[in-house]
Parts: sequence; structure tokens; C-alpha cells
Amino acid sequence: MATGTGFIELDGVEKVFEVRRRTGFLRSERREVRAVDGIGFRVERGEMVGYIGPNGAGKSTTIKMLTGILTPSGGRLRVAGIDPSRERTRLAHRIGVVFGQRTTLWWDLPLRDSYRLVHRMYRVPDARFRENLDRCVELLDLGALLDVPVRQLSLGQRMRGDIAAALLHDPEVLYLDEPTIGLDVVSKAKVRGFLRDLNAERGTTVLLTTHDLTDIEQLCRRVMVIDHGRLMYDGALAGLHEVGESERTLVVDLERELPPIRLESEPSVRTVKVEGPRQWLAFPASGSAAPLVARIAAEYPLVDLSVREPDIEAVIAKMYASAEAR
Ligand SMILES: Nc1ncnc2c1ncn2[C@@H]1O[C@H](COP(=O)(O)OP(=O)(O)OP(=O)(O)O)[C@@H](O)[C@H]1O
Repeated sequence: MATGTGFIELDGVEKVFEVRRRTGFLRSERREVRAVDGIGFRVERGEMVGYIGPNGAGKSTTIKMLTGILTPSGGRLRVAGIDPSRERTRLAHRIGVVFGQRTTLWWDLPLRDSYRLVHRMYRVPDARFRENLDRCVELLDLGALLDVPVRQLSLGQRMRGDIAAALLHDPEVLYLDEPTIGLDVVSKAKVRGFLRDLNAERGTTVLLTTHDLTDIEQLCRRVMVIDHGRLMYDGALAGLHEVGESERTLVVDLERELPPIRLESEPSVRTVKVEGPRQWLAFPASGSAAPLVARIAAEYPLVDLSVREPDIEAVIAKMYASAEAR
């Protein structure tokens, strides 16, 4: 494949929905919703990228355009060189999709039969199919579930079943929309481990939408943040801290209970919490803790302290909030 061109390419992609809103008896008003408002990015083959944003940001709409379910209202979009809405069937052979909120499996059929249907639908060569199925059954722990009708599976079991179904035809790219939603800690870990191996061993390109930032922290080196249909950030997860003007926290244990610490020489430091002899001080993540620690040690009866890194959830929440205010 030529370098420089992305495996997934979007340029100025838009999706506008027309919605009717009732304003009175027999009266309604037409309104445009710009779900995706001029988005551009490239994803290289083999990348694993997080695509995050608050509710209604336009994440699912983007994924639906990438699969060809929805046609963009404007802009240019290519996946593996294919225009998804024009050649949806051809593209379907090369992509896999998992929507965490609903299943693509047949509700009344045992998993095994759902997989047989996928086998036939995608005309996967027999040996290849068997190999892929065996691998998924082993790594996703599906052995005991193959003969259970989908409706009897727990959410975590069903999700693992869905992920397997999306991979039986060897897709080069996998879109995951909330793959860990509602799962317990053990199932989440299993799904994440599987996706990490899939990406590392098979080089499958993965675009992951989630509200669980641990998914992103554990799986994606790159993250894109979308809000109001626009791309707000595209880069390393660590870089979000700088954009989000995040703060680190100094947890200070004093000899005794004292009024909140105040440092005249450090105006950017705030005491955010006091609990007995323990105090929490927030300071800009871009700054160093050393001078701060020295000042506190000089002016207060210090017993112990530790520094906590900014919480990525808080950084992103702040970022969404500031976009809202603009
Ligand atoms: N078929 C549709 N008709 C009209 N409006 C729609 C349609 N689909 C989505 N929208 C609107 O487009 C915007 C983006 O929705 P989308 O589902 O893409 O967001 P999202 O980022 O996936 O949100 P969530 O995290 O809640 O799933 C929302 O305002 C939504 O109401």
C-alpha cells in the first residue's frame, strides 16, 4: 500500500439530518441537525484509534458513514480506497462492525448457527472460517456458549459473541461502538486483551468509540475527540492533559489538623480539600512539584506527601465543558 494515504480517509465530511419538530396542533417546524460538521482525519493501516466525545457528539453517525449505512451530506470519505455508501457490499467484506448497544446476531439461534450464517453470507473459505472460529472461541472463551441461543446469553457473553461474528470474515478494519458498555470488570479485561492481540498479531485497524476512558488508556495511542460534530483534538492521549489545562494533585499529610494551606509565593496552587491532617492541593500539570514541596516543608509541619497525576476523565470533562461554553 502506498504510504501517505490513509486506510481510512475523511475530508470535510458532513452529515445533516432534517428533523421535524411539532410546534403546535397541525404545525411543525423543520430544523437541521448538523450531526457531523466538517470532519477530516486519516487512519493508517494497523492503527488503533479512540474516537470519543459526549452524548450526541456525532460518533455513531461517523461510524455509520464509514460502514456505508449513511451517506454523507458533504465531503469525501474512503475506506480501503472504497466509497462506503456507493459500494457498501464490496466494503462489507473488508470491515467488521460491533455495536455494543445492539446485537448483529440472530436472537433465537444458538451462536454456532449465527456464525454459520456469517460463513455463508461472506462466502468465507471453509478452512479459513474454521481457523478464525477456533481462534475466537479460544481467545474469547466461547466454547461453552456455542449451543446457547443468543437471547439466553448475558450481556458480556453476547458481546464476546458479537465480536467473534464481526471477525470471522477476516476484516481489515474493525469499528467498535461501545464494545465494553455494561460489562463487568472481568469481561472488560477479556475484551480489551483480545482486541490488543488482534491489533498486534493481525494488524487489524481498529476505530473504537467508548465512554469508558480506560478502554482508550489501555488500547489506543491515539485519540480523537469530537464534539458538536467537529474534531476538537487528534493526538496522543497524554497530549490531552496539556490541551485540557489539567492539574496534578499534591496530597499532603501534616502533623496535625490545620487551616487550609496558603502559599503566598505560589498563586496558582489551590487547596481543594481538607480532611483532618490531610490536605489536597491542586497545581498546574505543566509545572514542577519540587519548589512547591520545598515551600510547604519550610512553612508547615510536614509528615508525608505524594503527587497524583491528573485524572483523564476530569481532563476530558473539562474539555467538553469549555467547548460547551464557547
Ligand atoms: N437519524 C437521525 N435523525 C435525526 N437526527 C439524528 C439522527 N441520528 C443522529 N441524529 C442526531 O445527530 C447528533 C449526533 O448523534 P450521534 O448518534 O452520532 O451521537 P453520538 O456521539 O454517537 O452520541 P452517543 O454517545 O449518545 O451515542 C445528535 O444530535 C442526534 O440527535
